[in-house]
Amino acid sequence: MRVDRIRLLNFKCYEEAELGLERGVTVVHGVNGSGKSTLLEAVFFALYGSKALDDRTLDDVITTGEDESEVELWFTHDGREYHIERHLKLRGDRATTAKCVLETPTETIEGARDVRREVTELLRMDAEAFVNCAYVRQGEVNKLIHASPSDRQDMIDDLLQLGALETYRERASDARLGVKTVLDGQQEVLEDLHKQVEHKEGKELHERLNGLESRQNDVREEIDRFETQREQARNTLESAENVLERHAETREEITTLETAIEELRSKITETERKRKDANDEIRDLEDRREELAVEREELLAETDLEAGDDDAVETRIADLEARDDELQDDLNEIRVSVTETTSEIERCREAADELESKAEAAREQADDLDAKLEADAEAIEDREAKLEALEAEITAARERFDDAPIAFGEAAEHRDSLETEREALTDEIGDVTADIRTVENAIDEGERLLEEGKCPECGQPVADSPHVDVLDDKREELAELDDRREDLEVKRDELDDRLDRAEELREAERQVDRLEENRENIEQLLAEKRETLAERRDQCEQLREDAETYATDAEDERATADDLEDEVADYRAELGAINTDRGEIKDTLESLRRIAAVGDERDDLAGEIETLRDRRQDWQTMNDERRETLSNKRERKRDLESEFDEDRIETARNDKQNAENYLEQVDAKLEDLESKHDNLQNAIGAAERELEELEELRERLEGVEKRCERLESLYDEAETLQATYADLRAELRQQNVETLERLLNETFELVYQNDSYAAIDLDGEYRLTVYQKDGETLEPEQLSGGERALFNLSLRCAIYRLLAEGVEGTAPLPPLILDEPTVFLDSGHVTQLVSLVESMRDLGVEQIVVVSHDEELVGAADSLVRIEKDATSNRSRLERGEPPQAELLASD
Ligand SMILES: Nc1ncnc2c1ncn2[C@@H]1O[C@H](COP(=O)(O)OP(=O)(O)OP(=O)(O)O)[C@@H](O)[C@H]1O
Ligand SMILES: [Zn+2]
Repeated sequence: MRVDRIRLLNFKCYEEAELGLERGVTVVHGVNGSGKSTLLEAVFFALYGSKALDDRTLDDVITTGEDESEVELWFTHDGREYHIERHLKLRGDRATTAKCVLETPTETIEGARDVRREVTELLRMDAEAFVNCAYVRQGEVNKLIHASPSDRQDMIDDLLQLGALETYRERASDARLGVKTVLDGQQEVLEDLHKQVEHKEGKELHERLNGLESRQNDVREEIDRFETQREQARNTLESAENVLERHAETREEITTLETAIEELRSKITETERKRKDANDEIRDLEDRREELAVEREELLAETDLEAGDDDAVETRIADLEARDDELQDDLNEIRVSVTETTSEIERCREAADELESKAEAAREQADDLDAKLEADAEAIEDREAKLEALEAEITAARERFDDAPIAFGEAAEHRDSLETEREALTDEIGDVTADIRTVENAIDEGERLLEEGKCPECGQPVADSPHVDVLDDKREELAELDDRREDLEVKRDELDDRLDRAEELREAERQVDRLEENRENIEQLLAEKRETLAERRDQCEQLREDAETYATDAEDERATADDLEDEVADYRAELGAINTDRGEIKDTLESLRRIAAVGDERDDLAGEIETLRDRRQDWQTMNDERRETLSNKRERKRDLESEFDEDRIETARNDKQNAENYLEQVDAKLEDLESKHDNLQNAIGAAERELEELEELRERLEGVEKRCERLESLYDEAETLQATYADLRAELRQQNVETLERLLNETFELVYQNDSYAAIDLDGEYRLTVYQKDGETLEPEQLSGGERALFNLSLRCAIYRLLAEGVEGTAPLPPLILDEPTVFLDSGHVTQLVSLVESMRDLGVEQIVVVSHDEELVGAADSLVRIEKDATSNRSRLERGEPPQAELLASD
């Protein structure tokens, strides 16, 4: 087997690292704490998982601060390739295996336990065997030598898988002891059973049973004898009791008969009395019947019936009742008519009342209208007077135009033209006044200038006054203007007068308009009033006519009511007549019904009399029968009395007493015998049971004897097996020891060829003895530290080879892994170690991995791996080195 490649992720001091390993010797070097041991541990862990961690736990291998870790290992074994992958996960503060897979060329195995089992099988080593031979951990170089012989024996036995044989031998021993315990128990049981059987056999059970049975037969016979006698006594008692019973019964019957006789006699007397009473009653009833016959004759005489028989009476009653019914119907009819007519009368009178009140109302309404008509006529007169006055006013207003310059209706236009004229005139006066003022100013200026001697017109000094006449012209012009204004002002005053007049006329026109409108209104109102008046007159007339009609109608209604009143009187007379007739019929019916009732009663009485006679006859018969019975019972009584016999009774009494006494005694005796019999029966039962028990005991005894035999043979087998395992182990160990001794001497010779040691002896208890060349012997502990280390390595290598070559034939050897094996070695011994390593390679160990600083070892390596630790990240790094060279070693 050899490791091809390993990959780590967050494994202890490695963050991410991958390393391929070659065949041959690989030396791993680096400073302390750089992670060399960790790399070897990783290989071990990849193969065996938690079993590779001793007392540490999974979380120790996960890099501090990380929560997952991965290890992958690729290896070749027996020409086939394998791959193991393990993932660890931190959950809380505990790590678990999240993934564990082993891929083999044929299958994929999952789960830590199955993977480990498969690896153990492949390498033929479990984890413990692996660290005891293939992987020599730091500081464990001397492990095997330092162990006590028995520990060493265990260790090596386990390595050689002889430990299992010891376990089997112990198991066989346990089994043997177990069988022994059971066997001892069974033998005790067997002894006990023997004792029980002997004890029971000593009791002579069969003889006892026979004696008991013959005694029981004797008792049985005696019981039979007493039972026969008891039966006889019982018979005697029975017949005596029968006689006494019969006697008692007879007496009882006589008493019963006496009572019956007495009863019969009193019943006969009673019935006779009843017969007499009935006879009296019949007589009374006949008297009553006679009285009723007389009454009927008298009543019949009062009627006009010729034949006085019941049928004629019934027929007459029926006729009269029919007649009465007819009358009743008539009566009802008339009553209905009376009611109807009476209500008709009432209706007529109410109608008359209503009509009269309507007439009254119409008249009152007409009177009211008359009053209104008068008022209307007055109002019309007033209006007519008003109209006349208005007419006069209008005429007066119009007359004012007679001497006017204009016609009626032109006043407004006229006034407007006058106003226009006046405005023009006023403007003209304004113009003239302005001219006058201008001229006056010019005159004043001229006079002032003139006084100063200047031209009044141009202001130039005037010496020779060429301009004076201009002033005069101005004065003339002013006078003309004044005149003109005066004229204009007169005209304006005139115009003002004419305007006033025009205004007056305009006012007259307006007045006429208003008055005429007023007149029109009044005329219209007047027309309306007149129309209303005419209407009211018609209405009034109509109302008076209506009143007349209502009054006439009312009178008619009253006349009708009076007529009906007469009719009702007639009806009432008729009613009286009918009631009288019905009264007579009622009386007649009453006496007729009495006649019928009397007839019925007489018939009833006849029936009653008949019944009584029959009953008397029945009683007669009954009493005859009773007398017959009575005489029978008397005879029977006499017979019974004659049967009575005192001697017989006395004998019976004595017999009974004797029998009872005997029975009492015999029962006690029999009881006694029965209990004796039962006791004997019980004793017999007990004896029989004991016999059965004896039989059972014998059967059990036989069974236990057989079991003991089987157990004994089992015990022998276990003993043999135990011995066999012990022999087998001794034999195998002897074989192994011989091989081991040979291999050990071979390797030892390789290492100590030139030294003073000759050979090593390994005995059956794995005791080691070293022979010096001079024949002296040494304990391994007596060797120097370095020698011990080499010696131990030799021993391990020997075991390693033995295991690999094995009992089952050669298997590919796993890599030999040595962690710091040179610690105790000086350079000479290192040389020996180198030759040991090389010899191992020659022996066919494909791969050897050594952690060491030693130059010589490094020099012997086929390849180098250098490990460095990054000072800042504190993570380890792997580096492949070239085959050893001086420079590399110098730098180490
Ligand atoms: N779980 C972990 N996480 C991180 N670092 C760890 C963990 N466990 C151990 N280490 C560190 O790994 C480093 C490597 O230790 P290792 O024993 O492999 O070193 P070495 O090279 O064999 O040293 P020496 O030459 O002294 O034997 C140590 O410094 C240790 O502190
Ligand atoms: Zn002038």
